[in-house]
Amino acid sequence: MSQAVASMGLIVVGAAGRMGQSLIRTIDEIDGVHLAGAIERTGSDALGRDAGVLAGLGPNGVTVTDDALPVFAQADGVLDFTAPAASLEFADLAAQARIVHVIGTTGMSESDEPRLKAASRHARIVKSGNMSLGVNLMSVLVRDAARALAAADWDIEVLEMHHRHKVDAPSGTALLLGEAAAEGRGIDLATHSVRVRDGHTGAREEGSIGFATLRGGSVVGEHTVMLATEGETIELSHKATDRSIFARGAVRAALWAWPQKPGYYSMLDVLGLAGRD
Ligand SMILES: NC(=O)C1=CN([C@@H]2O[C@H](COP(=O)(O)OP(=O)(O)OC[C@H]3O[C@@H](n4cnc5c(N)ncnc54)[C@H](OP(=O)(O)O)[C@@H]3O)[C@@H](O)[C@H]2O)C=CC1
Ligand SMILES: O=C(O)C1=N[C@H](C(=O)O)C[C@H](O)C1
Repeated sequence: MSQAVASMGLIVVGAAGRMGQSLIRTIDEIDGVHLAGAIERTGSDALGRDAGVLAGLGPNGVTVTDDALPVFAQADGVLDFTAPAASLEFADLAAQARIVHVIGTTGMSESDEPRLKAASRHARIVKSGNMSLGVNLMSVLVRDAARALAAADWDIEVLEMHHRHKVDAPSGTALLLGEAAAEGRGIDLATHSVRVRDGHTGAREEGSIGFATLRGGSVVGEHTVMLATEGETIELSHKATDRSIFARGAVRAALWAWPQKPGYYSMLDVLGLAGRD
């Protein structure tokens, strides 16, 4: 006798955005999930539109709304690629509704962490600066390379390029990769990073981790970590050519988190890459 398998109802917040539309299309393609709501900010032109049509699919009967509370109360999870202030509010709502909250929003600050941690006492939060399998695997490789190469001899630099619309820098992924390098080195990234260079900077500070940012055109996301010493350089690179890699990662994170206890998780937990030494 066949048994019905429950489908996870997912809300997309920021439904009209680049990632929001990709998420709506991805939910439509994946078995075991369905679109339970589509939220946009008050004043958005997308309010009242059919979410499927907005994302380039046929009509799906889900109307974009700015009234999040009743939608959260009826769903199992929320996929959130919006803006820092919005993600904090959605975390509070996800905690209230005791659902899964997948946060891809970047540009959040250290001072936002206590509020997210508090929300994760009731919500199952998965947060990552990059939801792709490739970048998360690369972060493990970066950590291991940084661990293997002595700080005094090998300099670490993180280079990223994104489309012209991106509003935060360095990218969430660049910071995630910088954190992985710092972990490998056994140092604190905040006190060892050089995020901008301009003018007469003096020679490179030994043991620091440098960041460089490029913006232009429609580049989805490109990241390179360079480990450079006298006479040789190692480069670890990832190129995203389609936003669906992030959307598929987000849905995978939601399905993984659904049966978990409330808590604060990362994509490394989802992919089984956490704590691999
Ligand atoms: N972790 C990952 O793997 C990835 C993370 N990102 C991150 O996701 C975020 C979004 O990126 P992207 O889709 O390109 O950006 P967009 O600007 O295209 O989309 C963001 C959407 O969120 C909406 N929004 C803002 N505030 C609210 C609110 N309070 N309630 C509901 N909706 C709101 C915006 O509306 P409006 O434009 O009207 O303000 C917009 O439609 C960025 O932080 C980006 O860095 C992106 C790709 C992958
Ligand atoms: O804004 C984007 O587009 C992206 N943002 C994320 C980041 O800040 O790293 C992930 C991806 O690179 C695309």
